Amino acid sequence: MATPLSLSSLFTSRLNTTTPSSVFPIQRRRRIILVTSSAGGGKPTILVAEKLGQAGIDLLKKYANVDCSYDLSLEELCTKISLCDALIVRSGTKVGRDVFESSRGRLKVVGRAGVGIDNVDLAAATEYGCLVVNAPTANTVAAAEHGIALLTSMARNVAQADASIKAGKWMRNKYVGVSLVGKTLAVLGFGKVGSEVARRARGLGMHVITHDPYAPADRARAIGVELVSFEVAISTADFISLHLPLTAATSKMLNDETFARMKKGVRIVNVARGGVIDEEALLRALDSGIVAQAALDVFTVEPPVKDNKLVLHENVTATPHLGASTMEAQEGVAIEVAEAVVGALRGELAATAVNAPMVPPEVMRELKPYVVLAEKLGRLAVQLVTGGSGVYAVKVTYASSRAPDDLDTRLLRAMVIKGLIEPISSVFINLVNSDYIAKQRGVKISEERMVLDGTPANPIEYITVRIANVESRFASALSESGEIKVEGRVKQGVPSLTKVGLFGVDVSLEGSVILCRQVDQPGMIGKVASILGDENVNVSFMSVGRIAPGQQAVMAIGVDEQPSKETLKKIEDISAIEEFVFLKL
Ligand SMILES: NC(=O)c1ccc[n+]([C@@H]2O[C@H](COP(=O)([O-])OP(=O)(O)OC[C@H]3O[C@@H](n4cnc5c(N)ncnc54)[C@H](O)[C@@H]3O)[C@@H](O)[C@H]2O)c1
Ligand SMILES: O=C(O)[C@H](O)COP(=O)(O)O
Repeated sequence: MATPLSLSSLFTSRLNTTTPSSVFPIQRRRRIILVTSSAGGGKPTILVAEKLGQAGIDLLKKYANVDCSYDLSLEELCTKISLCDALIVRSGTKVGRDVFESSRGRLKVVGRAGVGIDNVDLAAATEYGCLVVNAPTANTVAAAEHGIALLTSMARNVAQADASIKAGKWMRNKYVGVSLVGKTLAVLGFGKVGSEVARRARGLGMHVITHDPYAPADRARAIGVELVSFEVAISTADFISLHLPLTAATSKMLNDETFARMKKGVRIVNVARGGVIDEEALLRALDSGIVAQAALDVFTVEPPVKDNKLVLHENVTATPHLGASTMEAQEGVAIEVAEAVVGALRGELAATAVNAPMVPPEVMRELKPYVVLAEKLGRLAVQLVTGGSGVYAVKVTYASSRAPDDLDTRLLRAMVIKGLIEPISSVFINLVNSDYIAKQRGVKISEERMVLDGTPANPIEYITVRIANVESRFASALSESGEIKVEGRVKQGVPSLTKVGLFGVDVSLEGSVILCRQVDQPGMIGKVASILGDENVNVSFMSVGRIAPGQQAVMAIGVDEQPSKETLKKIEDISAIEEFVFLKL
């Protein structure tokens, strides 16, 4: 497997700022989010708030200080979280907005050791730039097996008969069950667990139908399952098994109305999420006999309140959210989530990220210098805006000879946004929250692909960043249509500035840049170089771009250190220099 490329700048870098924050419209100042690799620069701290398989803990301990503290109250969690870089939970811990707020920006990743992320406030995580990763595959078989266990034990009254015999009774007539063979099972949600349940139920001789608007028909056909509408599924099934995520669309999907449309005597299995069923409606349906039996592993409130009528109902088989609880699944999810969390803390993008785009390592490796270029162009462009102008519209153009669908620009867009917004605010921007922050600030980012002729040796030839409808501190940075325009390329692996407004320049984007507009005349480079040399400021690059000999020219000077104010003033005071700006990268 290829080693994932570290993109720690996406998660960690912050530079000092010089541009006034009034550049952006509507500044709702957010709390400063400090993002450091760990407090004090040592090992990061990972809070494991629910029992996690030992293999996962061992893996975490190789990289971090691991604090295993279970059964924390919300208050205790909020107190601890400000000292933690990562948090790992199962389904029993609510990770709400208050947790992200209390972390004061230190929390960089939440790992969910399982599939369902309905206990994590994803919107708040994204807003706070916190990556959320889960372990989506390791407990699939366990959940499917538990679904089948509930289906078969419900049909044969195993739990009720067991309780009865333990109570000293011998009730053979009471616990006559129903057979599964030839019966119709409707699987609602044909994802990982649903399809494994379907496959097993086929093996039991059941006729399996499924409803899932997003599932491909050929996948269903391949295991002998028919994809049907929701209506057909619920009205023709003898058994219904739920395998949906809990979302706004699936919440209380089974309710009084839908129970009324089911076959009388239907049997329901739920190993998905309690909230998919209106539990009071289920109770009514059980009491009226519409639903003959239910087998429930999950509940709207977990654990359910004492004396919960559903749990105590004689036709209900209940288990305490055990779907993922096998030795094998718990070791599996522990390793899956530990690897994702450690990777994210190292600045890698996790393949199981829930609130960030997944970019394969080979794409990241190829885009790495362009990622740096994109951020620096954003950073340069925004520093060219006159304080007080509002930045509302930014256009990013990627010129490439690759086919339009052969270039993933999400990473680049995120970095342009990072470059644009971080220098003028206290907000930390990463791949997780970049689009959210841009939108929140009223900055519309549009992207354009320019397809060039030729062989695509490089993924991108050049990137242009334009800011429309603003005034510039450096008028020469304006294009013909009045936008601030900067353009850059990657030259021999080094991000370089190649155009400012209409002027072609050539300066590597390292350190800082001085831009001067001057009347083109001999000796200018020497004059500026000697002023900088007098102060021991190392010049890394100098380049002059002009429209025509003897006319105006733009000189771009790359410097390693920031010159003193006096030195900058001396350059500005050279009589041929008409405009001057110092930009930090
Ligand atoms: N009880 C447990 O311990 C346990 C264990 C694992 C998973 N789960 C739960 O099981 C559920 C399924 O997990 P999974 O890993 O199969 O997830 P998955 O994402 O692989 O599958 C979910 C499927 O539901 C479908 N779906 C979404 N909205 C739908 C709708 N409105 N109607 C019909 N189908 C819809 C999706 O298209 C997807 O195919 C989740 O809720 C998960 O949290 C519970
Ligand atoms: O969504 C899941 O992965 C399951 O519901 C398992 O939850 P658990 O980790 O709390 O057992």
